[in-house]
Amino acid sequence: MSSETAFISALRRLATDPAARGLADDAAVLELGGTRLVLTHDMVVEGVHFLADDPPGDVAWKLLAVNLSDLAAKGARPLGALMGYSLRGDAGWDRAFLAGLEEALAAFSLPLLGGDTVSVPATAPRALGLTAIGTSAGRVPSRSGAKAGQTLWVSGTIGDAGAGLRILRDGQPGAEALVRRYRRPSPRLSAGGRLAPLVGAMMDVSDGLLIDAGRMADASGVAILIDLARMPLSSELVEYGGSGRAARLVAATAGDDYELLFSAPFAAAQEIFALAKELGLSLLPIGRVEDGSGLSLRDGEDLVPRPESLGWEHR
Ligand SMILES: Nc1ncnc2c1ncn2[C@@H]1O[C@H](COP(=O)(O)OP(=O)(O)O)[C@@H](O)[C@H]1O
Ligand SMILES: Cc1ncc(C[n+]2csc(CCOP(=O)(O)OP(=O)(O)O)c2C)c(N)n1
Ligand SMILES: [Mg+2]
Ligand SMILES: [Mg+2]
Ligand SMILES: [Mg+2]
Repeated sequence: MSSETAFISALRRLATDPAARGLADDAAVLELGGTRLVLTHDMVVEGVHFLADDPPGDVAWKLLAVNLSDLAAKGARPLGALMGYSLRGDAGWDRAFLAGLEEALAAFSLPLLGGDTVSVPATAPRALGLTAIGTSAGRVPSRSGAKAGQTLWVSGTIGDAGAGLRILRDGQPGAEALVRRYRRPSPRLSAGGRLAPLVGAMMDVSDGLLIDAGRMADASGVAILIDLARMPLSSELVEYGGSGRAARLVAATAGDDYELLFSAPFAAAQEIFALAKELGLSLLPIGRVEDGSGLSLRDGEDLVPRPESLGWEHR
């Protein structure tokens, strides 16, 4: 058993409580006497999620942001967090991390409630974990609520963080804005909270637009069609890598976007556009939900074969 998908499938047998949502959602949802707790846990690991020479404060930001992104996708309001930290005998790194953590906790108004601290060998990569706890007063959208006839939407722009990582890896010049999107993702908390009552399905895009849309299709028992030509790209990304089909496929499979992907009935479109305007965040239709199964792609009028890899999977 060497893949994330296979391991999570094997875990499903152990996670039969309805709060676990079949381990097929971004977060668990625990009903507690008329209110709902929304719970999620993500780790970030050196060399896997961040680069060894990324600033420690940015690693703290990322640890919080990737978890808050899962709460955002469920329309939940963050209540607090528990952190798992590994010491590696580098007091300077720890100090810088703490300063960044303080800044990030303040930026997200997130109380730190507890956690655990352990030492790891100096040769081990740093591995940090965070459990984010949120609450929702209303319905908590799942990945499984997409219905044939609905429109597929995405927030923000796609592919920026992936380009930021390539810029850092290659040591090539490129827009600082792309690097920033890799190091300091923005969880879409306000948008998620406002969209929750309007959507069919909602999730965040962490592994790649295409692989995550495929997961929405599978969870919902529908087919999803994405039009690459409608995928929103930032001007910085277009300047860096162009906007042709190859560049769009790279962006759609890179991951690290932490944008919201959601389906909604046609009747909600005006309200969603108005919300985008109010929040100053682009929310754009990129495809549709149909009867059937799986993900299919087009680029304007052309049908596009699915790329071999749709996104990131841990192995
Ligand atoms: N080690 C684990 N133990 C229990 N549940 C897990 C584990 N790893 C992943 N899951 C669950 O599997 C589902 C999918 O996880 P994941 O793909 O990481 O979601 P996300 O991308 O939203 O973080 C979630 O319900 C998550 O809680
Ligand atoms: C150094 C480095 N290499 C590769 C990547 C690309 N990458 C690693 S994990 C990942 C997917 C998101 O991480 P994951 O642990 O799967 O978060 P989740 O899907 O659980 O939210 C991506 C795109 C990266 N972010 N940093
Ligand atoms: Mg998620
Ligand atoms: Mg996860
Ligand atoms: Mg993932």
